Amino acid sequence: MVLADLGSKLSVALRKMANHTVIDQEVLDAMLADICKALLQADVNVAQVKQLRTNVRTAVNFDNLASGINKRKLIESAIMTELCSMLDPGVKPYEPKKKRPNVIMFVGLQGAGKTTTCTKYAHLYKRKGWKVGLVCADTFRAGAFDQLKQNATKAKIPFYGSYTETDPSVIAGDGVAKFKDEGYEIIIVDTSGRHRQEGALFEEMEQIAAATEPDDVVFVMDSSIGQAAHDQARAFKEKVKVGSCIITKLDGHAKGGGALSAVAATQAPIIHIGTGEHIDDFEDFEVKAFVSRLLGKGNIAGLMERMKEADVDLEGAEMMKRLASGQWTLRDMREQFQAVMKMGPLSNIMNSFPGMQGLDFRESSQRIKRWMTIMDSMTDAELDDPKLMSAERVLRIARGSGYYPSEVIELLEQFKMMQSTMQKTMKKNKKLGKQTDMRNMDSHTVAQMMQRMNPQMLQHLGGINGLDAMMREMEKEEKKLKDK
Ligand SMILES: Nc1nc2c(ncn2[C@@H]2O[C@H](COP(=O)(O)OP(=O)(O)OP(=O)(O)O)[C@@H](O)[C@H]2O)c(=O)[nH]1
Repeated sequence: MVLADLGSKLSVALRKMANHTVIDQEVLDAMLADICKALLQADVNVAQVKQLRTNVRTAVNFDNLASGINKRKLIESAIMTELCSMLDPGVKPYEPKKKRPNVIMFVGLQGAGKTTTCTKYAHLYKRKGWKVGLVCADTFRAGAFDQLKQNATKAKIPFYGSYTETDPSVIAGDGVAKFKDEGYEIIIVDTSGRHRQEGALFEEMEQIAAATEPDDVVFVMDSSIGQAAHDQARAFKEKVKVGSCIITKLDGHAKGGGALSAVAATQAPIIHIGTGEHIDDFEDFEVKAFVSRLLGKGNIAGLMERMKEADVDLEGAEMMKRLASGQWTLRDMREQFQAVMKMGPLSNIMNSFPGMQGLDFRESSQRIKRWMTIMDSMTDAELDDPKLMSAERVLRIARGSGYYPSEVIELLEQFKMMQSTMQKTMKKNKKLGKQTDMRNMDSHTVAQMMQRMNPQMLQHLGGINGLDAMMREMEKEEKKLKDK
């Protein structure tokens, strides 16, 4: 990920404070110098970096500090506040409303990733149960309609466009009217881009906006454009009512800071970030969680909220009941996987853990998807009674799912491992009189499962100790959620 480098430099700078027994102005200045250097190297706007330094110095005034105050914590929180305010224009983004049409117009330069982002955005809302349609109002780039059509068809999203009409505002107006008539809730209008901010592009954007009266205008910006991002963002903002931003290609090798800091020029909040070419490579953007991740802190609170939203049975009350009576089956495992997948791409989930940023979970996601497909080829009896599994059945399931028998066996092994680790934990906890859930499995058991998902995971978490700390943090957050 683009910002992994910036993130690690920032957290190294903060961690350096631990080497000093006394935190004074000299230590603060040295740390600020490292932080500012890292931000500038990541293309963050110079004026904003200067502002950050001044504000942190003001917030941490050593002459007026009460005795006994934890200076390290104070400095960390001042940096966090400043990084957040840099990315937060203090305006709430438009929130689409259910059971009425919400017209969302996408704008941006050519190649910024508008068309791809429109489909990702559509897919996200479709997954949440909204009725979504896509309108292609790009008549400038040959093949734009075909691209949108192809993306939309793949994601099973209705689309509207024309090969013959040359006026994009007519297509946009007609498409929006059609989807409105048909009761669509999210109507996305993809507009054309140009290589530069030129008059023709802006004129066309204004005409499309007039024809569609969008509820929100989303400015799509490529994260690799560096310092130029600031002027580009401002130029768009001056011409159309940009209400929110999406930064794309944060998975690439560019530095990313330019686009992120350009948000200040639009005074419009970032709502999502694009982290790859695939439709699921799309993440919600929440400033505090993003900065926490950047500083290597993870976002356990956000993760717990998402688990709750997706109805993930964390305590596994039902599952544990079945397990206790020796009934934990492949069907239960499939349900658990399904619940996790409902929370979004695995990389988004795993990146919420402290220390997990920058790991590639694509392979783990693919493995889980593969297992789900394999389980779809099993009969009800097999799902409910894994003991039925025989060589002939494995061959039939492999043929039915289109995978190799070795892959079916890999799934069965994973199932056995999960079943036996859970049963062991159950027994141990029963002895101790504790209730069993995912979080009071011992760290070694969870570590074993994590290693299976992605061998680098444990190392990134800081070994068993890091895992212990993460489990404790999850417990705390869940308690907070329950107390709410
Ligand atoms: N790696 C990566 N590639 C992306 C991302 N978003 C878009 N792309 C790629 O960027 C290229 C341009 O994307 P498009 O969606 O065609 O760009 P556009 O802004 O619609 O372009 P015009 O229609 O010409 O204005 C494509 O190859 C996309 O696959 C992203 O988040 N990460």
